[in-house]
Amino acid sequence: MKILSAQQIRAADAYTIEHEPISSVLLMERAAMECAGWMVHTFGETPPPYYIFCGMGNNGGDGLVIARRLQEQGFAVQAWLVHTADTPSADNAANQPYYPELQHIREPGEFPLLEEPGIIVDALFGTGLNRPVEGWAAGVIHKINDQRHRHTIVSIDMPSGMMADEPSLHFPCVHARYTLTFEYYKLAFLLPENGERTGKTELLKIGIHPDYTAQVQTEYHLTDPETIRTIYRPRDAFSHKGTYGHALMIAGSYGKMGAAVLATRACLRAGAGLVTAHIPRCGYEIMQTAVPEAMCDTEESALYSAHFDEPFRLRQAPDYAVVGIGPGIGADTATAKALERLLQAFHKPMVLDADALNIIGKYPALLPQIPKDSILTPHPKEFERLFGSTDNHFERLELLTRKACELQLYILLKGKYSAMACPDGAVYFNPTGNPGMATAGAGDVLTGILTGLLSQGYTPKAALLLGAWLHGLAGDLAADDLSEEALVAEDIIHYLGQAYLNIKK
Ligand SMILES: NC(=O)C1=CN([C@@H]2O[C@H](COP(=O)(O)OP(=O)(O)OC[C@H]3O[C@@H](n4cnc5c(N)ncnc54)[C@H](OP(=O)(O)O)[C@@H]3O)[C@@H](O)[C@H]2O)[C@@H](O)CC1
Ligand SMILES: Nc1ncnc2c1ncn2[C@@H]1O[C@H](COP(=O)(O)OP(=O)(O)O)[C@@H](O)[C@H]1O
Ligand SMILES: [K+]
Repeated sequence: MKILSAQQIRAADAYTIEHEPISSVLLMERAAMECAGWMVHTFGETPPPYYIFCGMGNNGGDGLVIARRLQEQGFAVQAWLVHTADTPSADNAANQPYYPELQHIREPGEFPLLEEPGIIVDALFGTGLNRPVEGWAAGVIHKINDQRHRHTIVSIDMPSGMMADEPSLHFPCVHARYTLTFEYYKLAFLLPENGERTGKTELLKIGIHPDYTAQVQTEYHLTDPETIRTIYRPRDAFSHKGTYGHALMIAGSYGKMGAAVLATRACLRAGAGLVTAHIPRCGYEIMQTAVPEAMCDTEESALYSAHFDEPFRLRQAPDYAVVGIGPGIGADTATAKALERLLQAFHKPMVLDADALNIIGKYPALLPQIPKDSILTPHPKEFERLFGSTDNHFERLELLTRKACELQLYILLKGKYSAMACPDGAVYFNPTGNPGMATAGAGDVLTGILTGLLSQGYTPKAALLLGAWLHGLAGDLAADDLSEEALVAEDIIHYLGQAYLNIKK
């Protein structure tokens, strides 16, 4: 699903108006009707009162239509026009006469007392916002936010005060419980700095012309079930374990064998044909007991350079379909040396996570040695160690994209809506997953899944999009049954099968 800029969204509206064709006032009617429908569906037939705050632009116009529609259906509605400009937009003005009970706010002192707990509809500003809201209009936003513990705030299209494609963290902005956004997700919603203010996002289709969406170019995408279904490849009936590759998982150290077990198990569950776990000897029994399906390749303590110096193993490494490296390996000098040797010996796309990334952060000369098209999966702290810090999440996204292009790597920056930057500059956001996955080892499972998918012959891009989706979906299915709080990393592996079945539906 494409993510468009505010400017592209305006062009989409204009294209629809011209080519459907439809008048802009009717397009507004359609958008507002979707919002009113969502509210009736969500808040029921006997909801608390609706308090609707409208600005002077088309976002305010939506608010006026929502007010009329809800009132026509017999709901208790009060609506205010907040005079943030001298003149309303044409479609805003056209709708005012159809809601004669409209009240007016021309200064903050006129903000009403909302006694009965209700639903505040925020239709002050949408994608037309082009600067921070200041003065008394900012005061209105603060007054709305002051009410947020007594009332449910629903923002129309965008929380008022937020910019769609620029940083606006320090601007006055409505803190919504729900944001009903039209046709496309806005980039701002997908960045952590805006998460709290956006609340739960609901995408409402308002009939934007499909030809516009099909031809418009954008670097930003949100992965959706349709994309995932086209990536997923059913197994060939005559296939055998050799078809699905032999993966090498380099993970674990004394006290961190859990990371190795989780990554190895997830690699198998994701569908690798064979998996060898490269672990320290102290973890041999643990691994053989916990994951009997895996083979073990052990050494004296943790990883150390001598291991990769051995001609036998140097010859062996390239024979694996894929290598996953990092979970729990530690970041001491000997391990760093071992990683360097591995990078010299293995030239196919690999998966690098956790301590492998921390080592590279310490020795940046290793970065250009990573095989082209490999997948890096840093969490925000690891990302910062690798590439430095930024002032805001828009800048971080830019840095992520630039590094993926420069280094010709796939980089997955973890979080809610993990951002996956590709070597061609495209960025995909993953929508599956939940806060229950903020638990030790969830990232090790992701490393295992990605390694398992590469092992089966998925291209790095396909493995990345499918792997992130499956990982989050398995977490969602686990949380549905077990709660977010009680979810542990092992559950994600356990529900991976359900996640596969779900995408085949
Ligand atoms: N087009 C369509 O067919 C459809 C559009 N739809 C709806 O339209 C919304 C976009 O509407 P919009 O473009 O009128 O802008 P909107 O967000 O209402 O208001 C901003 C206005 O205020 C102004 N302004 C900007 N910043 C400011 C500030 N800080 N403080 C004070 N004023 C400020 C700025 O004017 P300026 O002052 O810059 O001249 C601008 O005109 C969109 O989000 C969706 O809800 C739907 O109905 C679907 C069909
Ligand atoms: N709030 C959240 N919503 C969605 N996914 C999340 C959330 N919190 C964490 N995750 C996912 O869980 C994983 C956590 O990885 P990581 O921080 O590396 O954990 P660990 O190092 O303990 O294995 C990432 O894939 C991340 O995207
Ligand atoms: K709004």
